[in-house]
Order: sequence, then C-alpha cells, then structure tokens
Amino acid sequence: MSLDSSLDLSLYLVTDTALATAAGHPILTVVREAVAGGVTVVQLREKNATAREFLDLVCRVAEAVPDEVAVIVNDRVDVFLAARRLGVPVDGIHLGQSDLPPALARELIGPDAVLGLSASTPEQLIEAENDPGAIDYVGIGALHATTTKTDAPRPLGLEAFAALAASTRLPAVAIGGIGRADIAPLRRAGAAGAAVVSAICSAASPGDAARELASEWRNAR
Ligand SMILES: Cc1ncc(COP(=O)(O)OP(=O)(O)O)c(N)n1
Ligand SMILES: Cc1ncsc1CCOP(=O)(O)O
Ligand SMILES: [Mg+2]
Repeated sequence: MSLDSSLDLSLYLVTDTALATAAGHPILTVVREAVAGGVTVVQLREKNATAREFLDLVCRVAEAVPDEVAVIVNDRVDVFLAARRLGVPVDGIHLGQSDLPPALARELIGPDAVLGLSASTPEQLIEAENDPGAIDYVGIGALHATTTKTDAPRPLGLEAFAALAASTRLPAVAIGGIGRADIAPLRRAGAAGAAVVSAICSAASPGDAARELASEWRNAR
C-alpha cells in the first residue's frame, strides 16, 4: 500500500492456516483467491507458527498481493520489522489489549505504518482515541460467538457494536462470527469494515466467499 493511498478496511481477511488446511487449501491460495474476490486487507494471524515460519509467510503473502491491499501482521512487531528490513512491502500491525503498548509499538514501526488496536469497551475506545500511538483503526468484537478465538470477548450483538462504533472517531472494524448476512447491517451500523476468519478460510471456495461478502458490502444501502 503506498503512503498516500487511503486504507480501505471494508473486507478484512484474518488468516488461520489450520482452518485453511482443514478445508483443503494452502493459506497462500486462500489469500490469493480472497484478494481476487475483493478482500481489501489481509491480516496474517498465526498463533502456532515459529517466528521464522511467520516471517516466511508474511514475506510470501506480501509479495503475492497487489499494492492496494494492505498486509497487516498480528501481534508480532519483531516479525513486521524483520519483513520491512528485508524490503518486503508489509503495511502494519494489529495489536490487542495484552500485546505491546500501542505508543511503544508506534515508535518501533514508524509513523507511516498502519496500527490497528482491538478495543471492545467504551473505556478501551476512549483510550484508543487518545493514545499517543496514533491508532489508525479499532477492531471491535466479538460481534457474535466464535469458535475461532477461544479467548474472544463476549458477543456484543449488532446494536452494541453500532453504539461502540458511533462513540469513536476511529474507523471501526467488526470481528467475530461474521457471515454474509451480517455485512449489510454492519455497513448500515457505521462499520468501516468487517473482519472475517472462518467465513473465508473455512469456505469450500475462498474466492467465491470473498466475492459474496464484497458484493454484500458494495450493495448495502
Ligand atoms: C481486526 C481485528 N480485530 C480484533 C482482533 C483481535 O486481536 P487481539 O485482541 O489481539 O486477539 P488476537 O487476534 O491476537 O488473538 C484482530 N486480530 N483483528
Ligand atoms: C481474532 C478474533 N478476535 C475477536 S473474534 C476473532 C475471531 C474471529 O473469527 P471468525 O470470523 O471465524 O469468527
Ligand atoms: Mg493480539
């Protein structure tokens, strides 16, 4: 993603190699097909990979996706920095409430990198807005119950999500248990985007799944 292009968060894929493998697809195939189907952000989230494996995946994905699709690294500032050091076009990181403090991470990743933060309570959203780390967007969830993340916050539902999204000036991406039927209501509720893991990684056709989700977003009024 070039420095002056704005960040399109609308269809945000978060990867899960185990789910993709169980569905019979290599993760790079899932990413390629999902991007062809309309995914605008790819976050690489690999909880069980070694640093070396994660770096290798980040490099392969970042080289494979077009410039306008942002590539974000989950949790691992070291992996992000290593990829940048190798000259790989990786765009940013996504942190949670238990990860590195955003302001410290911002000092490490530099002013141009994208910095996303999970924030799912009114207090966390106020902190995010005022954080000296200059957060670019928040991930709010879980929208619905999910089996993908065992320690996900409790389900909010659409109304609570809408209230939280309206309470912050930061772009808000919904996450957790999101499927096709959620996309239009989320856009109408003020979401800057919808983040999905299993809806694409576990799909029989990740490309078709992404196309359907992207079409729901485009056609939501
Ligand atoms: C877009 C987006 N929103 C929220 C999360 C969750 O991040 P976190 O709370 O750090 O949990 P893990 O993903 O690290 O298990 C996310 N990854 N992406
Ligand atoms: C990473 C994350 N953070 C909150 S819920 C979640 C998992 C979402 O996965 P799915 O889209 O499969 O429900
Ligand atoms: Mg995290």
